[in-house]
Amino acid sequence: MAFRLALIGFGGVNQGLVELLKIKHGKLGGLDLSITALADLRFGVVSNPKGLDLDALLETAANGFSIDALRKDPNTQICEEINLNSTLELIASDFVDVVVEATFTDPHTGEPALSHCHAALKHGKHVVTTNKGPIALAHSSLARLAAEQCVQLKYEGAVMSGTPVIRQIDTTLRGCEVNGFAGILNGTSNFVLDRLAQGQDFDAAVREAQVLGYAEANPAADLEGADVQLKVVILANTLWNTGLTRADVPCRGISLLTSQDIRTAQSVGRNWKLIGSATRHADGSVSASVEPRELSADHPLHSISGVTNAVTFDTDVLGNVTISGPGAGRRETAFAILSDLIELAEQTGKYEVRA
Ligand SMILES: NC(=O)C1=CN([C@@H]2O[C@H](COP(=O)(O)OP(=O)(O)OC[C@H]3O[C@@H](n4cnc5c(N)ncnc54)[C@H](OP(=O)(O)O)[C@@H]3O)[C@@H](O)[C@H]2O)C=CC1
Ligand SMILES: N[C@@H](CCO)C(=O)O
Repeated sequence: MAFRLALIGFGGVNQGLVELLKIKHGKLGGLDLSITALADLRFGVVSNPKGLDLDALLETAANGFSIDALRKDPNTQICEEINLNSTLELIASDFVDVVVEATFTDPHTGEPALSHCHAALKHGKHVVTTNKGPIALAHSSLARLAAEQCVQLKYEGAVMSGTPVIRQIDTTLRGCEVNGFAGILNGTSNFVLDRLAQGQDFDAAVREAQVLGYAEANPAADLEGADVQLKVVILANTLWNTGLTRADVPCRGISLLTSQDIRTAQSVGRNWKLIGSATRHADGSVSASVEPRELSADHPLHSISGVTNAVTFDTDVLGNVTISGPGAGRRETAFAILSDLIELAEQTGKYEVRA
């Protein structure tokens, strides 16, 4: 089974994917992944139906997005002008099977990612995305379009990076009723809270999270809770399909917490955490929130530290089930894309990929 990928956005996550493809080359059973198209604001629209060279792609990123390395292959087409139309044209190309959308998340409109995903599905391309905007704001219409076009829409990386959560809902947790969840769903804010507890300055901690590739393009989304709000909407709608929207999720972030608040809590064995949660009530309605909570030492999320995230599902059969792992990171998030591609290959190729 071969997939020809179009990478839309070539920031940390999609660069992480190229690195992973190099490492995993030949280790994915019968799955052959090539990158035939690439679009990024920093260098334009690039294509090669025979497949772009992975080393040249990484060299491009390493050299400040100078495209000299890509020019070496005469089969590579490069257009340095990029706009929505040229990107949509690239997405529609007949040498693209799967569109991997990893531009920035816009929590208000979901754009331009929403247009990229919509166009891809409309042209019969599968979509794999880590972008929370389109999934939180328009999952049901995108999923309907995917079903009409007989293609798949996958978004494992949109919640808790490479840590498997979305797929658990669809697979291993099937048969359980999930009545609610509470989670630490943002790596940057959890990382910053830890740094504050260690006495570091707030702005320095945010800068460190940016350098490490955890933060959103606008880190206010991490710190003021909008990123968690989107993830709560995505998880709740994946679980219950009740059409929860951002407006239904009251949201407060961590920016008003002081180092003093954090140290006072610690002195009595408690920790402040930014918690996203949702509960389904007996009448089918869902209530949800994002807020800092002071957790006692016996709480399952009390000791989740740094960029690690965790979510506890409240289930009818198993009681509490907690999943924990990386909540952000370039390669960690790229792994979610890889795992979506492997599942896609299994579903569409009707054979098992031994990865
Ligand atoms: N990093 C992480 O740990 C995680 C990230 N995500 C999500 O994955 C996505 C990608 O994250 P990440 O790689 O870290 O983000 P980056 O900001 O590193 O990369 C995004 C890239 O997309 C480019 N871009 C922006 N607009 C367009 C456009 N219209 N067309 C083409 N390219 C565009 C940006 O260019 P420019 O810089 O010039 O704007 C940038 O190079 C985001 O939506 C993020 O929320 C999800 C889980 C974890
Ligand atoms: N900025 C996000 C990336 C993962 O969605 C975080 O820090 O959790």
